[in-house]
Amino acid sequence: MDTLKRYETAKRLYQKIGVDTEEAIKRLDNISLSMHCWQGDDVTGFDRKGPLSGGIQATGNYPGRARTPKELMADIDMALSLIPGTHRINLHACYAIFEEGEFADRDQLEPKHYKAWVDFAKERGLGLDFNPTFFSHPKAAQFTLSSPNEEIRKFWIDHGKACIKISEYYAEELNTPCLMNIWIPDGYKDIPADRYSPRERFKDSLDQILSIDYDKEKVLVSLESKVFGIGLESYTVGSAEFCMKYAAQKGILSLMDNGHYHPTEMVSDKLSSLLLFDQKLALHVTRPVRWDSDHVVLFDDETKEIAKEIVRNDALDRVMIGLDFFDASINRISAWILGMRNMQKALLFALLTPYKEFARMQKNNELTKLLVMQEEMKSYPFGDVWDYFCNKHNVPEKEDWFAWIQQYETDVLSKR
Ligand SMILES: C[C@H](O)[C@H](O)[C@@H](O)C(=O)CO
Ligand SMILES: [Mn+2]
Repeated sequence: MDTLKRYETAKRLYQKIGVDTEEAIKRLDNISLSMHCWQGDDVTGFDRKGPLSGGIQATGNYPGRARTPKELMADIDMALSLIPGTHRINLHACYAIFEEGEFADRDQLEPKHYKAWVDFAKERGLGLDFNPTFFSHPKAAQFTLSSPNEEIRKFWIDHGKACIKISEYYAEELNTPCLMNIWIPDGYKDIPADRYSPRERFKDSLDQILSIDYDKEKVLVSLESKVFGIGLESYTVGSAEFCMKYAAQKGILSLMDNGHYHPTEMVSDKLSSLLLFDQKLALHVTRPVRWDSDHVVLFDDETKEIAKEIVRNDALDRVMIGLDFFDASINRISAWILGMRNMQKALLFALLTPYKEFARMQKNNELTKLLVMQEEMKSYPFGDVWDYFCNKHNVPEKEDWFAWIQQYETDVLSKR
């Protein structure tokens, strides 16, 4: 059966339970995800040759890593051509692009070092998001914004300030607000004697960064917490409590990365609490396998549950959804496409759920019926609506996109 016929049958089945597939598709059309540039090159960046630090790891040695801005941009283009819809690109400061012979250290970065990215985004109608890079640098050996060394701390404060200005430049040039996310890896491997002072210094550093004059409509600053990192197992300065309290007090956004909590803690369960208090919040959707391993996002239970929370709380315009994973053991472009398409699938799955009716069942204590319906929904013809959505956006349906990647691997990646 062709895509349209399958879709028409699915549409009727969903209609019977009060779900309007046309409306769901229209809403999905308007959702832009922020695709992280760092999947394409194992978080290497262009400003330094050094190893990835900060307690994160990109493991694997699959051939074809993007080594230059030109290669990374070509790979992003390839990925976007196989993902339905229009999205955003999330850059890290370490992806600065310098002229031949030029160099600026992180505290000296300027908008001009990202002009090529702005041109890239403009030509494709994309928005840009941004992150200061507080790792993979000789001055980020253990501490950055919480450093007891005032010279080092100032260096990173200046980096944060520079990044706000760069974010403002993106927003102005591209006419869409830029989310600027702050994450620091600072912490201790073993039990510290003083947990308070590093957090006190971190707080002061953030205050200094945010004290600069910037347009808060254009630059949305967020703060990402973390429970532990590799080599930082006992204490992280930017803990969940610190970051949420700080964000609430200063009126910035909280960013939750679902790899940054204890294994039985679920970000899906946290969203409603934040939505009750915050106008906006941000997410890094990832897949932690036993630790913050940053595996490719799947169409799995937690991703679906996160999407459901966003949709049924009517928060699609309040939750900024970004992805954050970096798998170097598989074709990197496939990783992007899978992760992005899976997040979109999860959102579509949520949009195709009669959540108002389900909420009514919960309120009326019809809990058996609710469980039955939630389970039966799993075998509704969701895939037929997804295929129709892909078809409508002129991207391959089902696994057909993978043949394009295999060809690209033969023609381009294998020659790197
Ligand atoms: C590269 C990212 O900024 C980084 O992954 C951060 O967001 C994080 O999640 C660290 O664990
Ligand atoms: Mn993250």
